[in-house]
Amino acid sequence: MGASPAILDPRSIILLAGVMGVMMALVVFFMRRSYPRSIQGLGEWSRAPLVAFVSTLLFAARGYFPDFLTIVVANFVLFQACILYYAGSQKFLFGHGDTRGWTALNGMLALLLFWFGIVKPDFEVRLLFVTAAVSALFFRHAQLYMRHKGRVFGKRLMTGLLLAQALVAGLRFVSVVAGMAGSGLMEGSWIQSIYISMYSFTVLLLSIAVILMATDRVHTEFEYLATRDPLTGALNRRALLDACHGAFASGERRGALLMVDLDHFKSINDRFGHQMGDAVLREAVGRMQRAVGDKGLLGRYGGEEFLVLLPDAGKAEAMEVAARLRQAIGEPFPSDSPMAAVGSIAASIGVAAGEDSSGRTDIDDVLALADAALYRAKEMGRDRVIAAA
Ligand SMILES: Nc1nc2c(ncn2[C@@H]2O[C@H](COP(=O)(O)OP(=O)(O)OP(=O)(O)O)[C@@H](O)[C@H]2O)c(=O)[nH]1
Repeated sequence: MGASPAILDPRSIILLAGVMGVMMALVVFFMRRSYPRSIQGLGEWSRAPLVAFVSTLLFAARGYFPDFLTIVVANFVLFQACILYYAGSQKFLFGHGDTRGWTALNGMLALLLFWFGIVKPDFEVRLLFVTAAVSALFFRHAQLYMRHKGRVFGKRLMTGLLLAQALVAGLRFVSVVAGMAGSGLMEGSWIQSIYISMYSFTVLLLSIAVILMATDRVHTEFEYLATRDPLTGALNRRALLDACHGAFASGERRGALLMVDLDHFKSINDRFGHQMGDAVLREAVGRMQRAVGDKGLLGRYGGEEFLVLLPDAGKAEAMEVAARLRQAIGEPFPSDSPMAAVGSIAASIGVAAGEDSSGRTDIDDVLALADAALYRAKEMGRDRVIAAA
């Protein structure tokens, strides 16, 4: 073996990495079965450590099995495992991916390794090619996460690991250029030990990062489902009322509520069918969301009735927003829209602000005031904005 004493025996590290990989693959595999199908990438991520395990068996057999298997095939399989991790990330982040370019590169790498492993064996040149390819793939992989917004811990761990792996492979490349390649894979030098140990940690920590990211995604999806109206995507009644309670919790006199009710909605269902009614509801919500913008929150209060919370608005600003909402809802449907036959719709809006409330502001007070104002708007002929008395 090498001149310096073995710090860690590379063969043991390699096997240990493989076994850890298999355990993590099992964890991810079973986790995948209980996760919704919308969480993509788990299939690739559970296969990747298994593929890496096959490569570790081949690497560990260096000196026992033919070089073709322990050099050419082992490296090919290991790089395929790295590509699978990358494919998992592409699917997880974007829902689709393409790794054909990397697989083609792996094919070329295999040819080079065949030449410099079997025909004209040269450990240094092999190491140069392998470390360059690994470093490039891990860096590209890290870039996916660096470009994808999100401050979740799992994503940060993933980015850090990928960059660290790219860096270690890059440094190993530099060490070869600097004439410190060493004599072979199983050499126990510190530089080779670090290079190989990094793989073991990466296999383990990558799976942990994957589990953290997937769990966070499930949490976000469930939270979304629990707070949204499934038809329109607006907040549901409970989520909006929670927000209202928060906004008016401390007797706050700032803030306003708009109670919006679409006019004669029943006749749309009666004339054009329930599906058309659903489409009109979705369109109305889209228009309201755009009109409210980031000034407030829109929720479906029930049927064709919606509630808008403007936490920072006074009465005057709330009246302006209500006028904009009414106008946006009343815009005729374009002639090429599926709702063109409906022509246009209208809405009645009741507006109440914290300042309207007598004494200490209470959400129930403001709601009752907005509801009463809406009732008056309907009574006065609909298609109008009425402020609480
Ligand atoms: N298509 C569809 N219709 C709904 C939905 N939720 C409630 N509705 C309908 O909305 C209509 C509400 O009718 P009404 O309460 O009489 O009110 P309106 O016809 O809008 O009349 P005014 O409010 O008095 O102007 C009913 O026909 C409900 O069936 C929904 O999710 N989809």
